[in-house]
Amino acid sequence: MTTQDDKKRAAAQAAMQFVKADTIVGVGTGSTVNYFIDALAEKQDLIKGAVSSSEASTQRLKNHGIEVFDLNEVGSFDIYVDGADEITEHKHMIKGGGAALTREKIVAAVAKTFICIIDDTKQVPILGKFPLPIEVIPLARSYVAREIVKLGGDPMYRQGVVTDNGNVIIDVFNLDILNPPELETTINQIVGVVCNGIFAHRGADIVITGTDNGAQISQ
Ligand SMILES: O=C[C@H](O)[C@H](O)[C@H](O)COP(=O)(O)O
Repeated sequence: MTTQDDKKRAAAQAAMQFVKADTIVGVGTGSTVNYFIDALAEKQDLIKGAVSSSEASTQRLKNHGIEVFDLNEVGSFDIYVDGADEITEHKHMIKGGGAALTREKIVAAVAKTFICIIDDTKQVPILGKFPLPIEVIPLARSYVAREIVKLGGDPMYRQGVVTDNGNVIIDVFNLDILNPPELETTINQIVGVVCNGIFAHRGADIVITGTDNGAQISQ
């Protein structure tokens, strides 16, 4: 039987075909990306190094001996490989289940190509079943939550979580996200919001899905 972990691993290993020699690779965060980091480690002599979207991924890359560059030290680079919590056929995503959304969105913005690696449970017709993570300045937590209620969502403070940037996470339940780019913009305009987990203005370019029949690539 193919497990969810087998599917994540298959998607991550398939992403290696897009890694070019002598380049810097953008690396996301999460359990699927961890398989990608492990695959990258086996070919680390091929690449210059990585830019990372979280302290957790940085640590895993360094443990493998892969050099991690500061994003400010590098120009643009070819690929950013990351997972998702949900993705539609339009390649719009919800991300941030692991609280890394802000740095992920920044690193993704710099990359030429966003390669999303998922198992097939992440495919959805409409975003919103997975609660939408929003990174918020701590002082603004209650205010942002009240503004989210006005938009029709049910906000819940993610207790005990502090992001790599020193902020907090609000998860928003019960949203049917019919127009992801519009809601992404609307939420970003609430004062105190650092970033929200809708990745629609910069969606994925290539999606690699682990399935019962191996990895399938859509571009
Ligand atoms: O903040 C976390 C990231 O957005 C992850 O890429 C996302 O949560 C998917 O993680 P996983 O591969 O563990 O399901």
